[in-house]
Amino acid sequence: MEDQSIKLTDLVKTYKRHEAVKRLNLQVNKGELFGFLGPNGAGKTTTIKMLTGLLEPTSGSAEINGIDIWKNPLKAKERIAYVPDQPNLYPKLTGWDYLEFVASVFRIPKEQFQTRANELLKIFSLTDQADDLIESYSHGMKQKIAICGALAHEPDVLFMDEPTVGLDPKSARSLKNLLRELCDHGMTVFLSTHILEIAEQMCDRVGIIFEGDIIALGTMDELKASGGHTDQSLEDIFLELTGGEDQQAIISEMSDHGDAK
Ligand SMILES: Nc1ncnc2c1ncn2[C@@H]1O[C@H](COP(=O)(O)OP(=O)(O)OP(=O)(O)O)[C@@H](O)[C@H]1O
Repeated sequence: MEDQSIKLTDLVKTYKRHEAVKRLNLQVNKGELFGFLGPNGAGKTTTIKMLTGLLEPTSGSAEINGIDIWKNPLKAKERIAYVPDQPNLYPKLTGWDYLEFVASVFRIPKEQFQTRANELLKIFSLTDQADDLIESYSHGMKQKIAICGALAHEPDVLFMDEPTVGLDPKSARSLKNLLRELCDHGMTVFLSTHILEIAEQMCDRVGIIFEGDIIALGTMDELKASGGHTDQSLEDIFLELTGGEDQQAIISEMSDHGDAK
């Protein structure tokens, strides 16, 4: 179907003998804001790296707008952007130089770039620091300039790993509003997060990955309905599905033992 932006077919990644991602099948439609959730080590980053052409799948395929990113990487990569949780930036460039560098890679016309870059810097309150070296930026500022760089070339599909970690509440709100607006205009977002509230508030659909398998997929309403408890929060559903509730019981038991001493 032509409105599928991201398509994973039987996608597998095995590290030595450990199957980190097990035959994932998933489609994300154009304009969707998709949240990819899972506990530590579930396979989120491994999946995102396969989808962005950074890690070769053991088998299966990953397509962006119908283009296999491993068979036709340049064509697929023109249409995507990726913001990792620890962005790898050039410390000796200023924020503006970095954005210009991104613009040159994607051959964005100068005027178009300048308008876009200024808008993005303003949204993330970075205008006054645009001429400072990136090495002087705080973690959150680095995160924000990486997001500006990712959005500079107006990608069709944006991948983000833990996008709001390190951002102050104002910047996190700006990012949420911006992503929503960009998706409403047709961009597709695939984000991984541990912050379930963010997924609950922002995402059109979420997928929960556990031990390399997608164990739940749907809108918030669908996930709640599948559990049979419409008053459950995403956190309740997540803990129930990923076994976190058992751990909670052990923690409570340990603290009870502590009290008894
Ligand atoms: N380079 C690697 N070599 C061997 N095993 C790896 C490698 N990278 C990841 N793994 C393993 O693959 C599994 C999935 O890891 P991955 O980083 O994709 O998880 P994640 O869901 O992103 O976790 P987190 O939320 O902690 O970032 C884990 O068991 C991890 O130990």
